Amino acid sequence: MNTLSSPAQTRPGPMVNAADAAVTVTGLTRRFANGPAVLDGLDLHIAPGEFVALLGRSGSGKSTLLRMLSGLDPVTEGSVHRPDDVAVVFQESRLLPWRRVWQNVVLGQKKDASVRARAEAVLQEVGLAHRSEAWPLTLSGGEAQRAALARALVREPDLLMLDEPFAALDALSRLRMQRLVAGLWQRHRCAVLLVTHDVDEAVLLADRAVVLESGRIRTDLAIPLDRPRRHTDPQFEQFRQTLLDALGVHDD
Ligand SMILES: Nc1ncnc2c1ncn2[C@@H]1O[C@H](COP(=O)(O)OP(=O)(O)OP(=O)(O)O)[C@@H](O)[C@H]1O
Repeated sequence: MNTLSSPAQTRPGPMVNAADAAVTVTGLTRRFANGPAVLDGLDLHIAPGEFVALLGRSGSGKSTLLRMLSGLDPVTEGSVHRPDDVAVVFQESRLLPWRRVWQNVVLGQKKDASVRARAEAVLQEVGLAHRSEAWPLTLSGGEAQRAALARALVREPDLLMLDEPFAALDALSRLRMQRLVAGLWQRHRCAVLLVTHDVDEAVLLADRAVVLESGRIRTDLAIPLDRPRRHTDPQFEQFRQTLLDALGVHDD
C-alpha cells in the first residue's frame, strides 16, 4: 500500500480500514494558484477488484483526481491510500515510436528470458499478437489503445486507471474496446477507475458510477446489473437516465 498525504493532515483518518480497500481517499483538496478548490474535501473508497466509473462535467476535477491518485500530482491536503502496483491508460496511447509494439509493452520491465513471451501473451489477450513486431506509427487508433492496455496489464496492477481511453476512437472501435475491457476485467479482477464522459460506457462497464461536482461526489450510484450487459435492457436505460440527471442533462 502506498500512502500519499499532506505533511499537516487536519482531518481524521479514513473510516474504512485502508487494508480493506484498494483506494481510500480522504479529505482530498486541490487548489490551483488562488482559484477555487477543484477538489474540496473529497472522500472516495474503491474496493479491491471493483470497477468504478468517474463522471462529471468538463473541469469538475476528474483528471486532477486521477493525477493525484497516480502520484503525478502531489497531495497537499488530505490523504490517498492506494496499491503500489498502479497502471494508467490515457486518451492517447503514449507509445514510443522508436520501439516496436512488443518492446513498448514491456518497457521498464525486467529484461529476463521470459520478457518476450510475457509481451506476446498479453498482446494475444488484447487481440494484437499479429502486430507485435510493428512500429507504433503504423497502428490504427484502436490498435494503439490495445497496445497501451497491454502495457498496463503486463504489470499486473492492483489498480488500473483509465482516463477517457476510448474518447478519440470511432464509435465501432469504441464498442469493441469496451467489450475488450469488460472481458479483461473479468479475468484480471483488478480495481478499475475509469474516467469517462459517456454514460453508456459507465453503465456498460462499472459496478459503481461516481459523479463529481464542485469538488465533491454528487452521486454515488451502484449498478448491480448482470454481465454481459445490453444497451437494450430496460434497467440499463434507467441507470443511464439517472446518470444523465445527475449530470444535469435533461430531455426538453
Ligand atoms: N495545472 C493546472 N493549473 C491551473 N489550473 C488547472 C491545472 N490543472 C487543472 N486545472 C483546472 O482545474 C479544473 C479541473 O481540471 P480537470 O482537468 O481535472 O477537469 P476534468 O474534469 O478532467 O475536465 P475534462 O472533462 O474537460 O477533462 C479546471 O478548471 C482546470 O482548468
